[in-house]
Amino acid sequence: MTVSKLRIGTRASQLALWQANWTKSELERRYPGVEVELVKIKTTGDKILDVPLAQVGGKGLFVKEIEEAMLRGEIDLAVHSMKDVPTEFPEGLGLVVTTEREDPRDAFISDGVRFADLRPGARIGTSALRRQAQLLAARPDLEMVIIRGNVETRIRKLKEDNLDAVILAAAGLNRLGFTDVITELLAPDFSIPAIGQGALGLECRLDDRATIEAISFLNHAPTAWAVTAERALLKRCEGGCQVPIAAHGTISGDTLHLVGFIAAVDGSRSVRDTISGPAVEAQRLGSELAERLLAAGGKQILEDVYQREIAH
Ligand SMILES: NCc1[nH]cc(CCC(=O)O)c1CC(=O)O
Repeated sequence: MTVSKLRIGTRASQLALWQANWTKSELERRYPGVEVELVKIKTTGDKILDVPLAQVGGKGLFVKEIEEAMLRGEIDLAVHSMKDVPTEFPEGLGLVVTTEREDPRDAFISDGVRFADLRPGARIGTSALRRQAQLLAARPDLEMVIIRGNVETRIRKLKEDNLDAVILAAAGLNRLGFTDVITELLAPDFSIPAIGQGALGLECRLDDRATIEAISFLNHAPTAWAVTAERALLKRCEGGCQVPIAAHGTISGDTLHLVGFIAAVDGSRSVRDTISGPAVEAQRLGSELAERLLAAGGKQILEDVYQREIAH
């Protein structure tokens, strides 16, 4: 291993800093003599806080500025939440590591009421069209309220915005020590997680052999296969980080099981299917499941959401 220093690019949110510091600690433990430094970078997604992300548009809202710093040689690797990483990378950059997944489930936070016992017309805070679509499919009477901001801000909005519940990723809550505010963990087959939810992605320059060699030990192959299949499905559906598409892969032995879901934002129409096969064929399995979902009505649903055609 020939690096003497590694500069990690990260957003400055509490969760992003926790994830970057975890990576720093793992690298320092593995390479005691190497200097590891965090470089905080503000992204578009961090600057625009008063607008639902689906209205901001564009891709890479939480990664673009970090990738630009990497291309300028100012950082050596970036630590991202995989769910925030677009399916395509700028020329010369790529995903080298997918870390072992934290709990991928969505967490339901209320004053003690469970989802099944919510009052008619209950007000639910979430920042994800995916969560909104799945909950409305089950309970069309719910009032979905878009909430933005970091993890702590969104927990606070339960009281501040007089909501009956808020939905966040368990992974972010667990990492930041907020596990005890969780009322209920939603079953992954009821609220299918976001593509890549719970996994971290380490991105670097593809010609930087020394950095690639230094960080590869952090890759967790089963999570990498699952996330590869999920992202292949998202790519074929031409989705970004704010679309009503969900997919979740699990590995048992050498077999990958993938569930995929496409829905109208109000949950009124949806298609869901599963596929299983060799984990090493993750990319093909994800693309194949996407084709099945699109053919089963998903193409029309997404064209209505995108207001444009999806390629055949
Ligand atoms: N941009 C939101 C975001 N990106 C990653 C996580 C959670 C951590 C993870 O999925 O690894 C969250 C918070 C949430 O969805 O509640």
